Amino acid sequence: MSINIVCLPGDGIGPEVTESVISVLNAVADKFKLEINIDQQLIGGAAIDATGDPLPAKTVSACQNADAVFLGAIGGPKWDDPNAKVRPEQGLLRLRSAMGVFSNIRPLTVFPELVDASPLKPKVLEGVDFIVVRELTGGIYFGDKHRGENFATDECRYSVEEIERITKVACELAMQRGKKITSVDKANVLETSRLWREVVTKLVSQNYPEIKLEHQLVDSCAMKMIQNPAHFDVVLTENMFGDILSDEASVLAGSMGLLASSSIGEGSGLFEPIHGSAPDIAGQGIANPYASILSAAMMLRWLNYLAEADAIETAVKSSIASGILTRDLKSESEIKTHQVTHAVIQNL
Ligand SMILES: NC(=O)C1=CN([C@@H]2O[C@H](COP(=O)(O)OP(=O)(O)OC[C@H]3O[C@@H](n4cnc5c(N)ncnc54)[C@H](O)[C@@H]3O)[C@@H](O)[C@H]2O)C=CC1
Ligand SMILES: CC(C)CC(=O)C(=O)O
Ligand SMILES: [Mg+2]
Repeated sequence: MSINIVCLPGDGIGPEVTESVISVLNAVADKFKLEINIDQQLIGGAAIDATGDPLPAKTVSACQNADAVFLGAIGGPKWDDPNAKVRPEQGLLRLRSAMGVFSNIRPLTVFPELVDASPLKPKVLEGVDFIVVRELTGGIYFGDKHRGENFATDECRYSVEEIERITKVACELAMQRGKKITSVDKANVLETSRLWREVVTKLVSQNYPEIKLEHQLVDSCAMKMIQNPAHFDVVLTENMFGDILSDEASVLAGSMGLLASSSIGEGSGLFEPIHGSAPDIAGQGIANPYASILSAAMMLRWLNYLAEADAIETAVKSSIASGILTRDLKSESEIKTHQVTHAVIQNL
């Protein structure tokens, strides 16, 4: 049995957390007698520096021919000139579009040992377990952009079909969980949100009558996610709202360095931590690799390597329980990225 993975390390802490994932995958391959082939390709700022293009054609074709793709993170101050013709972020957006990965699943788990890592009271964190289902290839990130002399515009567009297919993903997940969906929009202001609400309501009532559906405006949802996060089960939302709400949700878990994600389309899977390239800590060897390692577990589960995925998740839990924590989770910690990697491999 062999699995062909394309790894895209990217920028900042991207290569640091990707190195960790590669070591864990190699250890899983040894333990389970699998062949995991890893092909590293360029994306983001690293690709701009090497080729002038944040997503070279070679990377796209490697990703399209792989069984799955793992991405570290892209971006950083080096490529942040507002007048630059190309930006690392364009590479990631183009990749998501080229792979057709329209559904971004971001689970939020609070590890009991990490309750103190969150600034919220332990009582607020009791029973918190939800999933953000974020539409990933539409909305304002992909609309036409225009810069005039004294103004700028970003178009936000959603089609019925785009809303329907992400709603189905949320419904299927909700049916395996608490059968509850909170659909998040800004229907009091945005036309795209009014369409979103209409399509979600119709699809759920016609096809999933067992699901309890509620609608919540994004601004008050941001508040409720901190005030009463245990309220949520499946949070269904559009691209930009999901991006923002999931970073907010990471505060419940204790760090951005804990939240994994999968981005799935028709037969394509891209797996990435939710965090960015963290330029403020890049190069110091202190990035938290758990989000990436857990994203690799999501990748193996999606590829139907269930025992292997379980083994990684159990190893992460054991490592966290034994206090192997980088300083984002424990302020005076001297634990480095490679020590976390080593602990996970030992616990496999
Ligand atoms: N998927 C991707 O590649 C993404 C890329 N970005 C890019 O990343 C760059 C930096 O963006 P920011 O807004 O600073 O967001 P960020 O997610 O990179 O960092 C936010 C904060 O969380 C911390 N953090 C993030 N991941 C961590 C980890 N694994 N371990 C420990 N601490 C961690 C950082 O040190 C920073 O203080 C930008 O260029 C942005 O465009 C941002 C989000 C996603
Ligand atoms: C860097 C952006 C393209 C997206 C982002 O922040 C994310 O997907 O979490
Ligand atoms: Mg983000």
